[in-house]
Amino acid sequence: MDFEPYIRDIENFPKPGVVFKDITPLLKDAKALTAACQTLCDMIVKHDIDKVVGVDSRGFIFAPLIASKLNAGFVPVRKKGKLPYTTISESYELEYGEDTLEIHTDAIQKGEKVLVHDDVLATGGTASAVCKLVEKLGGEVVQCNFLIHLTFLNGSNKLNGYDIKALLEY
Ligand SMILES: O=P(O)(O)OC[C@H]1O[C@H](OP(=O)(O)OP(=O)(O)O)[C@H](O)[C@@H]1O
Ligand SMILES: Nc1ncnc2[nH]cnc12
Repeated sequence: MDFEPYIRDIENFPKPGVVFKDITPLLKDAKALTAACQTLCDMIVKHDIDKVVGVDSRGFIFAPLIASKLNAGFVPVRKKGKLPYTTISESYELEYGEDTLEIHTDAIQKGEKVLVHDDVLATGGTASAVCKLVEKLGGEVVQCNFLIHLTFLNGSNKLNGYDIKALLEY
């Protein structure tokens, strides 16, 4: 399925100069939503995934769906101050700002195989911080998968050595 017609460009959001990739047209279409989820799962070569890590907040849309299909657990990585139990954190820069991400210290066991999922790979700051959090807990990042990879922002440079997959590249 061609997912491109379901992605809407919004210019100057959330800041001047940014072209925001809006995935809500894809989400509201039943066929596109189901096909996108299936294709994200099909891109995973190794199917022995223990945990799917989704990134606050748009990463939470598909990550639990993927986890359920793979019989894996879902782990939320959240923006600072949102997780209730003991956490570790990583600060990072993204296309239009900076922030801190956190994960629960008991979310991943040593040696577990982890799929990192988010909707968009832009500058790679977010995904790189998530990989660091997973590895600090002893997890192995098997793949980072995204709906959209904005290749012109060179995010893959921050994810050297990781298997990066996306439904759409711009
Ligand atoms: O590759 P990067 O430059 O780091 O950018 C990618 C990140 O930016 C967006 O999240 P955002 O922080 O806007 O939060 P949201 O999901 O809550 O909208 C997107 O969902 C990714 O998580
Ligand atoms: N251009 C963009 N569109 C949507 N999400 C993003 N996250 C970072 N950059 C983005």
